[in-house]
Amino acid sequence: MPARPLLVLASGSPRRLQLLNQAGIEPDRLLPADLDETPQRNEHPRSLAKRLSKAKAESAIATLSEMDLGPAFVLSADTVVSVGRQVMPKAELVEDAMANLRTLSGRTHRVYTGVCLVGPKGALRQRLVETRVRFKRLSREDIDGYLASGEWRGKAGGYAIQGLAGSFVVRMVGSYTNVVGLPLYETLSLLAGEGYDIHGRWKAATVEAEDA
Ligand SMILES: Cc1cn([C@H]2C[C@H](O)[C@@H](COP(=O)(O)OP(=O)(O)OP(=O)(O)O)O2)c(=O)[nH]c1=O
Repeated sequence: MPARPLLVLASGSPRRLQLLNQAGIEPDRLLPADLDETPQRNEHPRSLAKRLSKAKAESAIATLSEMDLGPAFVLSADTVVSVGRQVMPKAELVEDAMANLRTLSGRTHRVYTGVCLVGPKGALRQRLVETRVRFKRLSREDIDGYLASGEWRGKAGGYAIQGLAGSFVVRMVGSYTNVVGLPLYETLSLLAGEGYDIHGRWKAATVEAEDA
């Protein structure tokens, strides 16, 4: 019997790996891409998320072609937070995080995740998922405390809904897993559409759990 194609997650994000694991899927390899994520002039946040998710998959495929591992599913994603057309930068410095939190305070913003899957035969499929999130008005103490926590580091928009900032959310419309970085419903439907045996993986996981 030919070996089943590998599943490669083209990501260095621990959140994306956790989300996939939550859905019962264990990638065989992680191949993070190192890309320039700067938006192009007048690029809509939605287009940016789509473009970068595709670029991450393509970068992983270029690396894979040098590794001779046989056919593979390659999955990637990119998350962008925006207020209107304005992209909130990924927070690397405390100043970025503070500016982001001040902008998001008391307002509704959008979180877009582009998901890209390249199947073992080379077919490329994409999804773009949007979630609307409204934050409460943040007090000075909220912002200072949150900055001190460090949870903003490396996160799109300078916050992580799965942590302390979950308490800032007044209202959310759309997928929660999309905000964390990988919309599970859309990701699993992409995988299933390309013939990835999701339920076979679940059954294998159940047997392992029973044996434990
Ligand atoms: C808004 C939000 C983002 N994030 C994270 C998810 C992503 O890791 C990050 C968005 O940046 P991305 O550029 O999408 O991803 P990344 O560089 O961290 O990982 P990779 O490109 O290797 O896949 O922000 C949260 O964890 N929680 C949130 O609530």
